[in-house]
Amino acid sequence: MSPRVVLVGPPGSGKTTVGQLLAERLGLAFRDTDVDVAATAGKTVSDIFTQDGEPAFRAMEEQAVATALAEHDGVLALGGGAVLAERTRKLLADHVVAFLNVGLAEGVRRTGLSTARPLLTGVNPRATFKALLDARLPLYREVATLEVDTDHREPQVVVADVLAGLPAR
Ligand SMILES: Nc1ncnc2c1ncn2[C@@H]1O[C@H](COP(=O)(O)OP(=O)(O)OP(=O)(O)O)[C@@H](O)[C@H]1O
Ligand SMILES: O=C(O)C1=C[C@@H](O)[C@@H](O)[C@H](O)C1
Ligand SMILES: [Mg+2]
Repeated sequence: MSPRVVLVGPPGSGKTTVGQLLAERLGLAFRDTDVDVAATAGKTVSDIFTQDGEPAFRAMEEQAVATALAEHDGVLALGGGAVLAERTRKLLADHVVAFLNVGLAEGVRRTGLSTARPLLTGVNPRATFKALLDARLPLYREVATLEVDTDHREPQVVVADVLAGLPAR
């Protein structure tokens, strides 16, 4: 069993939003590894970061991703930093992976609407977001079989692009 498509990308790229719409269009279940980690830990992702630290979160995330890749046959959204784990990147080599890209300005604007992103709550979210994009863009591209721009594009338009890029089944 394998997810029909795995979504990766920076915070605010729309993995959750687009993933839910995409799953509806495909008539498949949607799963999000951030939700899985929070359920396993019994607390929010923000609380895991604050109380247990980022390394603890990353270890839980790596396990949650491996489990979901093995179990889920619908649409799977990974956490924004999941590709940092080498094991995860290796596992993704066997899957259909869509990279939802978002530019710096739009990413900062979208994530600024929420306080639920522990990595982006510091004094300079723009600088943090830029550093995150610089470090991760090569990793998203390494695992992706398809890249879709989301800047100034409605979620439904992004969904249509992902659908058009999926291999026939
Ligand atoms: N294509 C889009 N156009 C405009 N707004 C969008 C688009 N995609 C997502 N958004 C908005 O951006 C915000 C973040 O989206 P979402 O939570 O889906 O991102 P995410 O990639 O799942 O982030 P995270 O990695 O933090 O889980 C939400 O308010 C959502 O409505
Ligand atoms: O980009 C990141 O590193 C993160 C993104 C979110 O999906 C969560 O997994 C968490 O807030 C960390
Ligand atoms: Mg999300």
